[in-house]
Amino acid sequence: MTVIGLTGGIASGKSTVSAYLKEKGIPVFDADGAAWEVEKAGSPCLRELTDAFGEGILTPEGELDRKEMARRAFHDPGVLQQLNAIVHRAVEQKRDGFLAAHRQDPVVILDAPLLLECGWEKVTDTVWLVYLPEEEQIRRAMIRSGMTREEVTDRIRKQMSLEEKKKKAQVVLDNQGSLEALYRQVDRELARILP
Ligand SMILES: CC(C)(COP(=O)(O)OP(=O)(O)OC[C@H]1O[C@@H](n2cnc3c(N)ncnc32)[C@H](O)[C@@H]1O)[C@@H](O)C(=O)NCCC(=O)NCCS
Ligand SMILES: Nc1ncnc2c1ncn2[C@@H]1O[C@H](COP(=O)(O)OP(=O)(O)OP(=O)(O)O)[C@@H](O)[C@H]1O
Repeated sequence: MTVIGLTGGIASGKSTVSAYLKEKGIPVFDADGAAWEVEKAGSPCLRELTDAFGEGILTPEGELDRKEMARRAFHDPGVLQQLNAIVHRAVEQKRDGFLAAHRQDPVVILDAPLLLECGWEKVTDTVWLVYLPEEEQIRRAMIRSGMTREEVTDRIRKQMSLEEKKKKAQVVLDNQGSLEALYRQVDRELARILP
């Protein structure tokens, strides 16, 4: 099994590449999605978060108030560190379950924005980076999620820069052009692994 670590930063295009690979039948582990799942109402992980930060991080329905959690985490390094320690442990367990379940598959994808920050390259055979210059990352993130420039840059500052990630990746997929141009790069790289 070849494990491809697919990474980038906020809005660099990881999900776009993942969706394309999924269409080709390749199993994808989505770390952001797994984090959402482990944080759902009533989960052990959400209980750990309320133990750490209080009920103020919950909505009236008992869900994680993501906007409030983000506001606290991206303004206080201590909160972010604690949040990461709780959530990443649970996400890593899910990742290991995914890898075990797909042992027979020729190729699998680990789609994770913080792959390199969290040392996940250790469980991959190759790292693919979806690259965008920071200004375009900010523009696409603002369009997509309605976040303000400040909210996006607060998050980018907590991530390893894409320039730094570029140096650590084996493959750089440049996403400044069209979707077709991106897909062509993916096809080329995939053909090297699955000739
Ligand atoms: C703070 C939270 C509640 C904000 O939720 P929100 O719905 O606004 O964002 P979402 O989870 O969809 O993430 C969007 C993007 O934000 C960035 N981001 C998220 N968490 C982090 C983090 N801990 N450090 C740096 N960037 C992050 C990533 O680029 C991610 O793709 C949430 O991001 C969270 O619980 N983060 C901790 C878990 C985590 O690190 N997830 C990322 C991969 S495991
Ligand atoms: N080549 C492209 N041209 C124009 N828009 C693009 C291109 N690639 C992706 N996008 C758009 O940019 C936004 C971010 O892409 P995507 O969701 O794939 O990024 P991501 O890296 O998964 O982001 P995040 O981890 O923050 O969720 C989306 O709205 C997507 O449709």
